Amino acid sequence: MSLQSKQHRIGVIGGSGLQGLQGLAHVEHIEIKTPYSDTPVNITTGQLGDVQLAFLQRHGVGHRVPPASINVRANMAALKHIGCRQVLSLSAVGSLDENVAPGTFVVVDQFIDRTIQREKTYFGPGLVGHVPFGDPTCARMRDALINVSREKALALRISGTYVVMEGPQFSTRAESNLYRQWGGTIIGMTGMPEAKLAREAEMCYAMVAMATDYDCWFSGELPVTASMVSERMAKISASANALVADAATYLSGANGEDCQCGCHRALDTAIMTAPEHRDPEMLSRFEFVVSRIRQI
Ligand SMILES: CSC[C@H]1O[C@H](OP(=O)(O)O)[C@H](O)[C@@H]1O
Ligand SMILES: Nc1ncnc2[nH]cnc12
Repeated sequence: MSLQSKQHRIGVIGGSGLQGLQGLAHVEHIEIKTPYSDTPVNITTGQLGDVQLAFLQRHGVGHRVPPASINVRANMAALKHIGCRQVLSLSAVGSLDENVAPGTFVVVDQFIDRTIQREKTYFGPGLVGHVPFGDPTCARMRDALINVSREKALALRISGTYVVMEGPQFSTRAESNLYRQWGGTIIGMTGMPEAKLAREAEMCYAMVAMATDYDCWFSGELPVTASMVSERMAKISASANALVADAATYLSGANGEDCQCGCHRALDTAIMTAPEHRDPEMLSRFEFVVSRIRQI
């Protein structure tokens, strides 16, 4: 990698709703090889005003990768490796709350992780660690997103709990009602393990969830279908793109500074394994993501 590619960037992860970013200058398509995958991670880099962005499409070009097969470890490792210190993630979600109508943007502040078959950590045998996760998204990024969304007069919910289901099938009505009782605001398939791995990678992470449907619990509303999600997203993707552009500009002001909530120092208190017992192979893989790992 050239030195230039190590400059500070804002990472943006697009999903069903955002296939690419409009208005980028100096666009480059790069492939990043990581220790967490045999295949490289495809990232589009570019400049929006003075801001360096790195865009990653989590389902791949043409939406080929289903939620449970996304190699999130490789994706987050690649973003961190090329200099992303803040990651803004977008997700199309179902609403579990009557007052969160389709078209609403939700700044996620909590998750309930119901996924079961995904690689969720950079730690493991030979390098045991536990990062704090009571507040899974970055408060500094959330504030910025709320301010920008208000300026743009978007239909906005400033907090919400995202239930992450395994999929790929949508929920049953009984499940949907259960998640409502649990206090879920919205439901999707991709918020985890992104947020967990961002924390382990010491990056700030925030998610804007865009409600596309009422899942299947709301009598009188049609139960969700994939076509419904695509149609709704087509209507709001321009707003999503504009939100990302303004938020990136806003966030870039502080991109070089560690955030107050501790995202950039999450490993300070995490590692349990005694230094002399740490597995060299695990350390060397982790070093790709967090270059200071051997100093902790
Ligand atoms: C197309 S409906 C289900 C699909 O949409 C959401 O994708 P993303 O989070 O990447 O925007 C949802 O999480 C599912 O993956
Ligand atoms: N109702 C829903 N359930 C899961 N993922 C979704 N993505 C968009 N709508 C969804």
